[in-house]
Amino acid sequence: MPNSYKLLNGRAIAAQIRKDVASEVETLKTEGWPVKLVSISMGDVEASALYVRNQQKAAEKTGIAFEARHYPAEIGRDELLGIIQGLNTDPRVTGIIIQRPTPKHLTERRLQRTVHPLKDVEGMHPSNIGDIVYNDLKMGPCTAVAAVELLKSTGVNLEGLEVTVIGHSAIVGKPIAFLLMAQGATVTVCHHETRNIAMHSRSADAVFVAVGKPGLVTGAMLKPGAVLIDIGINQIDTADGPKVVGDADFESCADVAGWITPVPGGVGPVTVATLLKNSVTAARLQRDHYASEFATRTSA
Ligand SMILES: NC(=O)C1=CN([C@@H]2O[C@H](COP(=O)(O)OP(=O)(O)OC[C@H]3O[C@@H](n4cnc5c(N)ncnc54)[C@H](OP(=O)(O)O)[C@@H]3O)[C@@H](O)[C@H]2O)C=CC1
Ligand SMILES: Nc1nc(=O)c2c([nH]1)NC[C@@H]1CN(c3ccc(C(=O)N[C@@H](CCC(=O)O)C(=O)O)cc3)C=[N+]21
Repeated sequence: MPNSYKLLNGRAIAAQIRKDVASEVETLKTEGWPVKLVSISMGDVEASALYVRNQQKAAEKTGIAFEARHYPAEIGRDELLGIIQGLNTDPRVTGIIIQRPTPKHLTERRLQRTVHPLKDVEGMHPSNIGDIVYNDLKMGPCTAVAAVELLKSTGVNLEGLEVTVIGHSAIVGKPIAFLLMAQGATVTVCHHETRNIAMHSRSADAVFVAVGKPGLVTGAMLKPGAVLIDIGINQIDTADGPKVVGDADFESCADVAGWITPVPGGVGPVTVATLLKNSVTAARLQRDHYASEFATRTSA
């Protein structure tokens, strides 16, 4: 008998988040704080181009102004750092996102820590990413937050849940592990040195995969009824043209899993919506910061 898996609908969750964002954007505007997000990408990377297009569309739907800046891969480090610093001090810009991957001569971390923490809508400035250890989340890394939201949407109790995370990047895998630990899950993290990933994934109630390798997780690697959150977004060429697929072999996994995220339509749209939610938070934090600065100065 075929397994009756349940599909986790990322598009529906994203639409709900966008609805809340749109009303907050409107309120902030009436308070003199229009939300504006600036995206910076370098070189030609199809994966980030797709993300930027989707950010632009979603931002427009919620009333957030969006400016996509694109620079050649050869741009000098000091020039780019100067551009970011200019955006930090521009009061019209309330959020900045640096698209990955970055060219080799521009280390990602250097760029991330140049973005002002109050405009860091991806939560990757060291002071923001560091706060995740204390479970103090103002602006959490979008993909990690989105992936955990999808798990929560199943209604499963996270306390004591056995979870395996495959992939341990600073932007996705590691923050997922911290978010889950804070909710009481027991977390195992696998990476390219892990000897037997299947052993870990098969004993998990929920599996997160964020590696960038299509077909990495198969049904044989899952416990029956497990939740599978597929974060991978890989563009592959097929006989019918280019296609976006995740890191899981959907057919075999759907046979075994209890819940599964589709790609497209799973984590991706929720990531974009979370970025917009963080953009609202950033604008609110700047408004509050400005108000308290102003109060201090006028009372002095
Ligand atoms: N849905 C969304 O919104 C988003 C999707 N993505 C997608 O998620 C995937 C991962 O992205 P990202 O974290 O940025 O990628 P990175 O390349 O930064 O990290 C990949 C991770 O996978 C690990 N890894 C590599 N090979 C294996 C293997 N054979 N088995 C187990 N682990 C392995 C690496 O470990 P090690 O370092 O030890 O080699 C590393 O921790 C990509 O497909 C990306 O497009 C990314 C961001 C957002
Ligand atoms: N600093 C940074 N942060 C990122 O989070 C980041 C990045 N750089 N660079 C590129 C990758 C990739 N990524 C995507 C997120 C959502 C979709 C997305 O919206 N996907 C939709 C649509 C897919 C389609 O249109 O076919 C979906 O999965 O349904 C795609 C890709 C974020 N990344």
